[in-house]
Amino acid sequence: MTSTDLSTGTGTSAGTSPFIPTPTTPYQGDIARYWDHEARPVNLRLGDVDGLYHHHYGIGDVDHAALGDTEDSAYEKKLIAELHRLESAQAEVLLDHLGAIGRDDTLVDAGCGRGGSMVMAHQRFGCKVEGVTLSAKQADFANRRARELGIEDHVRARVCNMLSTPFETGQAAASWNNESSMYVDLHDLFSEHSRVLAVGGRYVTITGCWNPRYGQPSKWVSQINAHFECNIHSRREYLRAMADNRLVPQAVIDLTPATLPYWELRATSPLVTGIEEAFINSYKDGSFQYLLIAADRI
Ligand SMILES: C[S@@+](CC[C@H](N)C(=O)[O-])C[C@H]1O[C@@H](n2cnc3c(N)ncnc32)[C@H](O)[C@@H]1O
Ligand SMILES: CC(C)=CCC/C(C)=C/COP(=O)(O)OP(=O)(O)O
Ligand SMILES: [Mg+2]
Repeated sequence: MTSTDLSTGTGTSAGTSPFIPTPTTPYQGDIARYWDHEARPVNLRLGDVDGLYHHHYGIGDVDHAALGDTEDSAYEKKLIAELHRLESAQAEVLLDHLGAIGRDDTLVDAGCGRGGSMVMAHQRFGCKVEGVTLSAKQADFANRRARELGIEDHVRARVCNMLSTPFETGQAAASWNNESSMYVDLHDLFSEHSRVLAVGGRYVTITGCWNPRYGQPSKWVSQINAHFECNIHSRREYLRAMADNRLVPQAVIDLTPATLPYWELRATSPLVTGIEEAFINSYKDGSFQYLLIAADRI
């Protein structure tokens, strides 16, 4: 059994994942508990397709030919495979923006979830990947997958606050947040990435952010915050907090049009969770954007 009390910062992990005792807040304790108890079919059944378990959304056009006829008895299986393909395509695009990574490099995945992106990064670059998550269950899951794949000496998840990591200053060639930056203060987050990254290293985030052009967070954005107990930041906050922490954007890509097909397909699936309408409506009314930002550590 694993017991980790992140609400007090005095946790212990009887699981296999090393616990790094760093200061945590009551909020972070809530988030640790949230992810320790998460077991949604929309995540587990998609991960079961090929063993890459993601907690992020998808991008790209739906392959209707691969889906075939909705009346077909195999349609549900094909639908799950297609949603999973789009989620893995999202992670591939994030990795595309990490720059030239060598086998001897170390990458940091801040808020690594069950580790799908870490495995993909190692498989692509042959490098070491260090992940941190607040959830002991997620870290154990990610480390178990790494052992099953025989890559545990290259891919490791730890229970740790991403705002205060055990990594050495300048240790990482690149680092990222894949849909995990809406749980933290952005100045604190980018200060820590900036510390851990080598000068000339690359930081990438894919995130949902509210659009300052809309004015304030819309009711749909508030609904997404309540659903996930997170705090979605504005696009402006990202760019300002990066500028304040020696992270200079090289690419800012609006992935909103690319993620809508994923959501529209997901809304037709038996795996809906009830949050689909909020994403679709906020992307369509312009109040919310799905953004990739790649920045150089100068
Ligand atoms: C939506 S999931 C994304 C997981 C992963 N990046 C992916 O793409 O599959 C959010 C993750 O952020 C992590 N997280 C949130 N706040 C954190 C913090 N302060 N320190 C470390 N991890 C955190 C959660 O534990 C969870 O693993
Ligand atoms: C873009 C935004 C605002 C993301 C919020 C963070 C989040 C919960 C991402 C998906 O996790 P998940 O894969 O566990 O969620 P779901 O169960 O909905 O697939
Ligand atoms: Mg999901």
